[in-house]
Amino acid sequence: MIQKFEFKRTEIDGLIEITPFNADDIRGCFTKDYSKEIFEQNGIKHDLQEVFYTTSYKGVIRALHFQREKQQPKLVRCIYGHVYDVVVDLRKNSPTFKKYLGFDLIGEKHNEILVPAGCAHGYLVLEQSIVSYKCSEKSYGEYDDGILWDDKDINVRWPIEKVGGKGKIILAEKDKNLQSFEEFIENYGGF
Ligand SMILES: Cc1cn([C@H]2C[C@H](O)[C@@H](COP(=O)(O)OP(=O)(O)O[C@H]3O[C@@H](C)C(=O)[C@@H](O)[C@H]3O)O2)c(=O)[nH]c1=O
Repeated sequence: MIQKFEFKRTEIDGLIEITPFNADDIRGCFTKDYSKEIFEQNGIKHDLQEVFYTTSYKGVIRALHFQREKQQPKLVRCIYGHVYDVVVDLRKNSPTFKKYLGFDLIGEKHNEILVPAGCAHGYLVLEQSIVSYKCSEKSYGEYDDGILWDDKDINVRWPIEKVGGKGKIILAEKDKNLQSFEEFIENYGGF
């Protein structure tokens, strides 16, 4: 079966859910998840600067991250496994400011999302997973920042019951010490 690229705009401006090109055959499958030309034909400018991958155990939460300066648009795909992926709009003039959308990114489905600048991003790992990032801005460690995954104002409904509950969540020390949304507003007033 052949699946062509499909681009689905979401309620959050610039956040796009993408079904990539995929061809299955008796050997397995061939997937093309980025094409500068096809993206541009669909009105999306995304010039790659860097690509990286994270491998995570079930129960890991990496969230909710952004760069304070030089925000990093990123095309995110779970290439193996299954994650519940969350994007939060932090652009103060956006009609969806403070809203989040969640997506099941599943290796076997090949689906991916384009996260625009000005949004925080993170995910809960539902099965051991590898996630790829194709970024149109460089990573700058000095601007690395984020908001707590369980912030009360953003109130993401993480499906933690699927990993055995809160006691099973694996968090990096740095992610336990992130600011709240309220502190983010005090510090930056939004993007
Ligand atoms: C992102 C990045 C990390 N690193 C280093 C820093 C650290 O020692 C190690 C792991 O990085 P982190 O702990 O920041 O990785 P992680 O917490 O997985 O950060 C990622 O989270 C998801 C949700 C995102 O959206 C990404 O943009 C990114 O923020 O790799 C680089 O050297 N270059 C890079 O480009």
